[in-house]
Amino acid sequence: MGLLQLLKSQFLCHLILCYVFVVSGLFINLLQFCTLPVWMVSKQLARRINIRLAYCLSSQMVAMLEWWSGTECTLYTEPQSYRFYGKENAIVVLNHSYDIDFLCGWTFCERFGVLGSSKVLAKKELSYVPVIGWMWYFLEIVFCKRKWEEDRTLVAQSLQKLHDYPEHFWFLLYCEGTRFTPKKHQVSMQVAESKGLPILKHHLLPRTKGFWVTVQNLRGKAAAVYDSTLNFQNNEKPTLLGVLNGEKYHADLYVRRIPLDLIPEDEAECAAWLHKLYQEKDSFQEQYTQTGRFPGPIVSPPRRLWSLINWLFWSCLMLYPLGVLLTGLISSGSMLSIIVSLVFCSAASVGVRWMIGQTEINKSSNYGNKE
Ligand SMILES: CCCCC/C=C\C/C=C\CCCCCCCC(=O)SCCNC(=O)CCNC(=O)[C@H](O)C(C)(C)COP(=O)(O)OP(=O)(O)OC[C@H]1O[C@@H](n2cnc3c(N)ncnc32)[C@H](O)[C@@H]1OP(=O)(O)O
Ligand SMILES: CCCCCCCCCCCCCCCCCC(=O)OC[C@@H](O)COP(=O)(O)O
Repeated sequence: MGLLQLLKSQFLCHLILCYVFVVSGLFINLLQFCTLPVWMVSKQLARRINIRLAYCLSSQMVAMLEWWSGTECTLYTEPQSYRFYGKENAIVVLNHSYDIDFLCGWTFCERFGVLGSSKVLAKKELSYVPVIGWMWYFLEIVFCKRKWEEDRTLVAQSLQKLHDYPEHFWFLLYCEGTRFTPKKHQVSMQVAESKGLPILKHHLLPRTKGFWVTVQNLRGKAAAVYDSTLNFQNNEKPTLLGVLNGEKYHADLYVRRIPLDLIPEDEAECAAWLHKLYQEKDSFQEQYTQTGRFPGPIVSPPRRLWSLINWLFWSCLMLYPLGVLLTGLISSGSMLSIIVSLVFCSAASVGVRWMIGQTEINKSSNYGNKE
């Protein structure tokens, strides 16, 4: 193991990274809160400010993936589709099988310049996660309870509000509704059988209602669906803790651009269309398992310096007061202050560990465990 790699795996480094992320995150949340009066004067200005503030936060995690762990993200797509990426609104449909699939998604958002404005249909529980969840509240992320009776109006209303959104955004939809586990796969395949649908090997059966309501409510605003299939080379099973440890992963993403006009308006036809899409995605995953690559040419955008510059900026801004505080603490020689600080640090570490736990599939919810 090289010296740099050894350094990256040290707990103290992780503490410093997490400190910068959480304290700058809370500061950004506070700035977002301060934009509330701006909403009353100019909604579009408040939105634009929030997009930039969200970028400051999400791109720190992207920088950790791209620059700290050095993870390589390769894009397979057709060049004629590539020219639209980042220049239009789109609905992104992605498989949900990895702890860090959302982070790989963010990386591509960053490279195409839509990171600050990117959105997702997320489970309500995530809105309570400090820093990221609170940031999403100001970013008009669409939350659902995964209870269709309540979601059908809530989700539609939130989507309608995006019609006058001032900048290009990608709206992420994990149609599987939950992360892939063998148990959830088994249950969802029972549902597939009972509906006379073909068995999927690499995906859960997609939930069609959220997709239909999203497509219907973003018609006229989003130009296309980006059908995205993610996998990792050499059977890697990436985790956020691994990324924090500086482990390098190799992500491959296959994206097909499908104009929104090609998607049926009728609910049943739209559901059938989505099931067919997942059968195709399943065949791409099978091809990847067999050959180690997706169809289509590789047209990868390079990582950008912006995420690194942003990360260095926040690190300097947050580490300076910490340095002053620690120096004062040590020179004061007060045992009580030192013990109180240690207890505070331990509690903060437990809090961050809980946040990282939100990304771990082995802590996935019970949703989808029974029909
Ligand atoms: C590559 C570029 C990437 C770009 C990235 C861009 C942006 C990034 C931005 C942010 C990144 C942050 C990431 C955060 C991630 C957080 C993601 C989540 O929280 S995922 C969970 C929430 N989202 C969803 O659930 C979306 C999908 N779900 C739906 O659409 C649902 O339909 C619903 C709207 C939520 C409603 O759910 P509900 O359970 O109430 O209803 P359903 O219609 O799903 O259920 C009834 C229906 O399903 C059948 N059924 C029953 N059991 C199962 C089963 N086990 N599997 C499948 N189907 C099942 C049942 O028979 C009913 O069928 P029918 O509809 O025919 O009646
Ligand atoms: C830059 C330095 C960073 C320091 C590290 C600090 C990391 C703290 C990060 C916390 C990030 C929290 C974001 C949570 C996003 C989780 C996305 C996700 O995958 O949600 C799961 C749902 O889709 C489905 O839920 P399940 O039904 O499977 O249950």
